[in-house]
Amino acid sequence: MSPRVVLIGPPGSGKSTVGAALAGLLDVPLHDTDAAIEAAAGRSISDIFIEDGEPTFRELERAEVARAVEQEHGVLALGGGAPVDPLTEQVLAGQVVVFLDVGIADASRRVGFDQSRPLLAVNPRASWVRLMNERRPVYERVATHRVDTAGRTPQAIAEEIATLLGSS
Ligand SMILES: Nc1ncnc2c1ncn2[C@@H]1O[C@H](COP(=O)(O)OP(=O)(O)OP(=O)(O)O)[C@@H](O)[C@H]1O
Ligand SMILES: O=C(O)C1=C[C@@H](O)[C@@H](O)[C@H](O)C1
Ligand SMILES: [Mg+2]
Repeated sequence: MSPRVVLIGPPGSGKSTVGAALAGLLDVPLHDTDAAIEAAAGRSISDIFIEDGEPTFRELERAEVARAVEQEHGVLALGGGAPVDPLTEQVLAGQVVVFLDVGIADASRRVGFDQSRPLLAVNPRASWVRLMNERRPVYERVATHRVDTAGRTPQAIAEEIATLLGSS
């Protein structure tokens, strides 16, 4: 069993929010790897970063994405940095992967850059832009579809993806 669709994109692109709307439209479960990692660890991602370091988080994430791609059958929302891992990129090959594209203006409005995102804790806007510049080639390479989310509601974006999947 594998997911119907995998959502990737930077923080604030709406993977979790659009994922929930899309799961509702398709009547399938949403599985969010960030939430699964937090539930399994009994700690927030922010605490995992602080207490164990980013490399430990990335190992947990790599294992969780590989498990989810094997076992989940609904909408799979990944953490923002997940596709950057080369093994994860291999695991995603052959999946339907949608890149939720967004610019700094919309991401900033949506996220407000609170302290829950450890990589954006210092100079959040500049850090977001740097991450997005580094990752955009990866997101574009890994994705089978790209959807522009700027100025659109999660429901409208979910409907576009459902149409892409041929199920609406
Ligand atoms: N298309 C949208 N329009 C307006 N607000 C949105 C949209 N998509 C998401 N949001 C809001 O932006 C915030 C971040 O969304 P979400 O948590 O889904 O992003 P994410 O891509 O999962 O981020 P992360 O990588 O940090 O998990 C939420 O408050 C959500 O309600
Ligand atoms: O962009 C990133 O690297 C991250 C995004 C979040 O989804 C979490 O996976 C974590 O905060 C790291
Ligand atoms: Mg999320």
